[in-house]
Amino acid sequence: MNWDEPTELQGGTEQRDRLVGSDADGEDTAVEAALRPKDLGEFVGQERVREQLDLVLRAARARGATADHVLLSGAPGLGKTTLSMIIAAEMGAPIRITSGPAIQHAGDLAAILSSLQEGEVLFLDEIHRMSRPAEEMLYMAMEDFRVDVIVGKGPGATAIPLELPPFTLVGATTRAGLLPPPLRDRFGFTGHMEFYAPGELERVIHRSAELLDVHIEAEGAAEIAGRSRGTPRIANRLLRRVRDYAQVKADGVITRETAAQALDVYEVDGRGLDRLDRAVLTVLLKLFGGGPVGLSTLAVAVGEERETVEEVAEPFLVREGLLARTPRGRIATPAAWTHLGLTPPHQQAGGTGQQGLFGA
Ligand SMILES: Nc1ncnc2c1ncn2[C@@H]1O[C@H](COP(=O)(O)OP(=O)(O)OP(=O)(O)O)[C@@H](O)[C@H]1O
Repeated sequence: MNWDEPTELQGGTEQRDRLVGSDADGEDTAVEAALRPKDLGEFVGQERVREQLDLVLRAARARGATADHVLLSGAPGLGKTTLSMIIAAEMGAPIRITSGPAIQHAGDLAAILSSLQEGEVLFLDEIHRMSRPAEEMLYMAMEDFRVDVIVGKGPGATAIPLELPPFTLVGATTRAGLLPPPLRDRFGFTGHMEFYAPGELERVIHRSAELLDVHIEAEGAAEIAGRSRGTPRIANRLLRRVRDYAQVKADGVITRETAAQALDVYEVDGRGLDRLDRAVLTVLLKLFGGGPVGLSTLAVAVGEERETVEEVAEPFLVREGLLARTPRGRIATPAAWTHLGLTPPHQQAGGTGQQGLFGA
């Protein structure tokens, strides 16, 4: 990808054609179905959510009841869709998948709800992006398994109550804080998905490699895991690119060297930063001495839109402790200098730089 060309933001926060973007691209969607764990036992990591969910589902099964509504929050690609499918499988129930943006009118939701079977799991991705009328209809549906369908308009409009079969709503959101409290309160269980530790990602990679029939050494998996930004979707995507490289340039076996060489070719560095991330840091360090610098200035210097820098590059740089957002602008942390192999100005002869900011 050429970062000099204007880029279009998709899905509001991520570019889908970025190798380290955490939203699903077309190829991911095709391959992900084959790589999804089918039950809680196969689901790697997220110990707390898994354990709590296991109890909720076992108890519901023992009572012969439909499971309580479940809210899953966390960044894209951490396994929310996968978990919703596992919930349906563990309950022996069918699953219907839709998303907040797809439900713009209350009528859209009424149509879905009224066609659910008893016990069915309704997965509502990006639940925070549903329209307000649909959201209000959902309150009653979740609590009383009933909706009021409005027929007609104006003074002659009448509400016809419609009974619904008991169902389990699994809502997924990247922004739990954006959910109105009345909606949040109607979930019986909320699971917060964390980023994965490198060891957990290694297990995801080994499992996927086996399913894709790829030979990978432990150190190769560790190399990919370290560059996967704590996200299984990215780990699986990098694995596929490294597999291509190993097939063409080596004997098909993924070793630490092959993985590192391949990911260098794809410009994903040892810590998972890609070209855009590094461009932001390089400009911040080399042109502005580590900051503080305003977002707009930084974006112009990188040759990118403000939103691209703010929503695509910054969240990961902040999470990695390489960049900080301050009221005075963006500043690089000492770790950023080290990562790019540069010397902070206060360590250079006669430099001043960030001494006051980081006290080092
Ligand atoms: N815990 C896990 N163990 C193994 N594989 C996982 C795990 N979590 C996610 N994956 C894999 O990562 C990919 C993305 O997962 P999934 O689609 O469930 O993420 P998501 O959180 O729903 O993302 P989005 O919010 O973008 O829809 C899938 O291929 C899935 O197999």
